[in-house]
Amino acid sequence: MPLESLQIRSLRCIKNLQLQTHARWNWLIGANGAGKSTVLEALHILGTGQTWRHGPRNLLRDGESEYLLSARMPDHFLALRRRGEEREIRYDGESIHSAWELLDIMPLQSLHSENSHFVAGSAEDRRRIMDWGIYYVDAHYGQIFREYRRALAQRNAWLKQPHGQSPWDTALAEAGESIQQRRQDYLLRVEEPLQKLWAAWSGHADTLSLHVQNGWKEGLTLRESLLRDLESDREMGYTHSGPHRANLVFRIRQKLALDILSRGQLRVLGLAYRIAQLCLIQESGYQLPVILIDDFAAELDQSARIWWMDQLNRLGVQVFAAVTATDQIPAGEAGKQFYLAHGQLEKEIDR
Ligand SMILES: Nc1ncnc2c1ncn2[C@@H]1O[C@H](COP(=O)(O)OP(=O)(O)OP(=O)(O)O)[C@@H](O)[C@H]1O
Repeated sequence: MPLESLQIRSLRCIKNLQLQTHARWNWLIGANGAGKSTVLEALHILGTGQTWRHGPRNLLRDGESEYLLSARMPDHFLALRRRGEEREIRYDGESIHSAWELLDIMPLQSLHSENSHFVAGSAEDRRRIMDWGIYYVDAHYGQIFREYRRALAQRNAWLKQPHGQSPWDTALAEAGESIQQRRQDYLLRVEEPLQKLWAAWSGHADTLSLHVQNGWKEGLTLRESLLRDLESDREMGYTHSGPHRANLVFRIRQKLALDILSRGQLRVLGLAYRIAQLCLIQESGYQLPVILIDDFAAELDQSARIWWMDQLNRLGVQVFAAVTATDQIPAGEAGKQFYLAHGQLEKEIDR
């Protein structure tokens, strides 16, 4: 569901900004510090309830006491207000109590400084993006994932007890094994569109494969691993084994993609993986997410930019993409260009 407009009040450098958005391409153009990432971050907070930054969270504009974000979609209105630790989210006037609901209200996929180096980035980011994709094509995944998270939190709290067997291992192992199986099934499905995309971009039909290392010792069940690790888990105060420690690995011709591709090629491979996930969401008939791209041009040559833009055009998604100059935008597609400076809209061009 494309956004029709976005309003941001008191977020970082933005005092008050309103954008009438385009159903396809929305280019945010401006010098360093102009406020482009702040717009993307506002969308990310609206769609997930959280910031994408792992670092400082000084999101509130200096001197203000609360920030307010809202987006209009066809027939719907989503708003989020944050004051200190208090957060209020409303959808068509009704309160939203769990950020999980936002996954269905405003699906979005973000590519930002923290996660854009997907293949060469952190295992946590790869897991998060893989799980995000599974959520939209496997109707039971969200529920199992939440059960796992709950059992994990309870086991971690229980580890403070000095003796005894964990009462949470059965629930944790059942949900954990199911997550691992579903991830494997999903990656088999992603491989097909991914191989096609990669072959078309790289020009040769490399054998590309995806593997998920399960996050516990090979050859053991998760339950066996939990029993085996109990003493060290107690010492460390957290659970070592489980799908929360899994890793998604890319191989080309049986070798680790990380070892044989250049940085730019790795970035394209990560983008191709995300496009393949979108293809599966489209096949499942679920609404496609809004795509947020911080620094669209980073590490990509002109042909890779055009390839990426073509893929997103083929899917027909709504995109918000930041660039520092207009020459980084491949020519030709309909969309709006928003020129930002000091957190304000200076000019808007509709093509
Ligand atoms: N709490 C705050 N109050 C006011 N201004 C802030 C606050 N936090 C950050 N800023 C300012 O907001 C600006 C950051 O904007 P943003 O990160 O959106 O820029 P950008 O256009 O994405 O830049 P770049 O191209 O460098 O990534 C900086 O100028 C920063 O000093």
